[in-house]
Amino acid sequence: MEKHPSALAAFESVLAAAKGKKIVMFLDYDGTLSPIVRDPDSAVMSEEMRDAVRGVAEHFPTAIVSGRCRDKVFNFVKLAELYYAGSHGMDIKGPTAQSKHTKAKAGAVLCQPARAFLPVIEEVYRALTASTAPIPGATVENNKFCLSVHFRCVQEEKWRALEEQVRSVLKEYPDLRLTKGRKVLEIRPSIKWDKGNALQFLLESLGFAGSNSVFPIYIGDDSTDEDAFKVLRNLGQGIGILVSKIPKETRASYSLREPSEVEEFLRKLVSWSKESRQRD
Ligand SMILES: O=P(O)(O)OC[C@H]1O[C@H](O[C@H]2O[C@H](CO)[C@@H](O)[C@H](O)[C@H]2O)[C@H](O)[C@@H](O)[C@@H]1O
Repeated sequence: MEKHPSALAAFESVLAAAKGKKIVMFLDYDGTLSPIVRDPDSAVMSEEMRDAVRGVAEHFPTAIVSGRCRDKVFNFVKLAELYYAGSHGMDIKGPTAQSKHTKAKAGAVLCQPARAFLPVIEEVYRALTASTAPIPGATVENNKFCLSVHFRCVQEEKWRALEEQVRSVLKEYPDLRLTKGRKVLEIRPSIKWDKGNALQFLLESLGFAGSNSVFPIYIGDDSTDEDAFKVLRNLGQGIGILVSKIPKETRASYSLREPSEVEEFLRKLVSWSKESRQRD
């Protein structure tokens, strides 16, 4: 991790870079706030992590940016004061509770750039569920504007057959594209919209378009989070933090090893913010 030092060990450098700027926090869900588990429906978040995220949201505007469908990730996180960007950022909603960080109407849906794809996603969900059924352990998750075909519980010898099956269904749908995550094949509309666009959209919604006084921090563990890390690099603002135990090619600047370190980082940020409020 030489090139991507620990965000905990380098905490003072992070603070120095953020000095005098408004922090905006972006958090991926699976593998970042909750540990990776075999059953996607059991990827719950601990009470301690919820408490840490709640603390962060009291101090900084905070968004969850996930590949999951928005309702599902909300049901895991259960914090009404956050922004939620589900379906890899293709479904963005503001806080449902009144929040001091937004002037928008509570709970307003802010952006759904792939609305036109809803019927086709439903159709492909049914087709993939049927065509992957003979492969033991394969499951298809409907994430509203995108789909996930999970193979964590599939025997390794069957992975190739599963991918071929998925690709053969997708041949009929040239407007959809396939990307790969952590033991998951992700199918989504071929529109130019990803977690990076969601990050930019949220910064604009919060009134930070073209501002030099904002410091976005994006924490994520998966390949789709790289789109957000790239946006931060291009903007030359804020930092990306990759959650990984092993060194990886990434556009993030820092790393954290696992969700427990994410929690520690969030708590340190809150303590620092409380102390600086007392000093001011
Ligand atoms: O953007 P994210 O919030 O990280 O979502 C990416 C995918 O996360 C989930 O799958 C991953 O986590 C599961 C639970 O730990 C694990 O079983 C699976 O193998 C991982 O790929 C989610 O279920 C997918 O729909 C998301 O696309």
